[in-house]
Amino acid sequence: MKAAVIVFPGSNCDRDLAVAFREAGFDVSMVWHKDTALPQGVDIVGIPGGFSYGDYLRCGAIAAQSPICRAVADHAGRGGYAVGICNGFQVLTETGLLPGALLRNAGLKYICRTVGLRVETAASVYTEGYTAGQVIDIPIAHHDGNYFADDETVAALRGEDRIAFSYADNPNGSVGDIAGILSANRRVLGMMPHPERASDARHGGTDGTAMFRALGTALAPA
Ligand SMILES: NC(=O)CC[C@H](N)C(=O)O
Repeated sequence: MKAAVIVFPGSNCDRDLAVAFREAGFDVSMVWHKDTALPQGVDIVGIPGGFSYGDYLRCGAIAAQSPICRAVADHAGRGGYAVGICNGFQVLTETGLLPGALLRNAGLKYICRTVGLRVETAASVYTEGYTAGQVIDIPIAHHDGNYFADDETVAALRGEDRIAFSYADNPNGSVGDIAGILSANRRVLGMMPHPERASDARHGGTDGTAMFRALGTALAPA
C-alpha cells in the first residue's frame, strides 16, 4: 500500500501525517509541490495541514494552483483516494474536488484545542472504524475553519450521507456544524480537525488512530 504526502512551502503537519500512514502499514513518499506527477502506484494522497504559501491569498488558494495539484485532481478523477486535513481540506475546496469553502472563524480568532467530533457516517474507508453517532476527541488548529456552502449543497451533502464529521459544540461557525465531508464517490475526504495529531497517546489522544487503521485495512491488497 502506497501513500503520498504532498509538501508545500509552509506545510507543518506533513511529517505527522506520514507517521500516521506508516503506522497503518503504508509506504509513504513525500511529494514536493513542484512535482508534476505522483509516484507510480499511489493508493492514497494525503494533503497535510499547515500554512501553505503563508495562507496568501486565501488559505489553500495558491497551493490549489501548484503543479502537483493537477496530478492530485487526475488521481481523484480516476477514482483514487485522497484525504485533506485542515489546510489540506482548504486546498481540496479551492481545487473544486470538494464543494464549499472555508471562511474565517466566526470569532475571528485562531483556535487551537481539542474538540468533540461526531462521526456522522461510518460508510467510508475513513470512518468505518467508528460507529455513526460516536463522539471522538480530535484537536483543531485553524483560523479559517468556518465551513460554508449554500443551502442546496448542504442539503445534498446531508441527503447523500456525505457529512463525515460534525462538531459536537461548533467552535468556528461552520454551517450545519460541519467539520468534514466526503466526495460523491466517498473516496475524497476533507476535514478541519487533525486525526494525525490524535494518533499517539504520548501526544494526548488516540481517537484518530481508528481512521488510519481503517484505511490500512480497506486499502490492503486482497
Ligand atoms: N493547521 C492548519 O492546517 C491551519 C490551516 C490554515 N492555515 C488556517 O489557519 O486556517
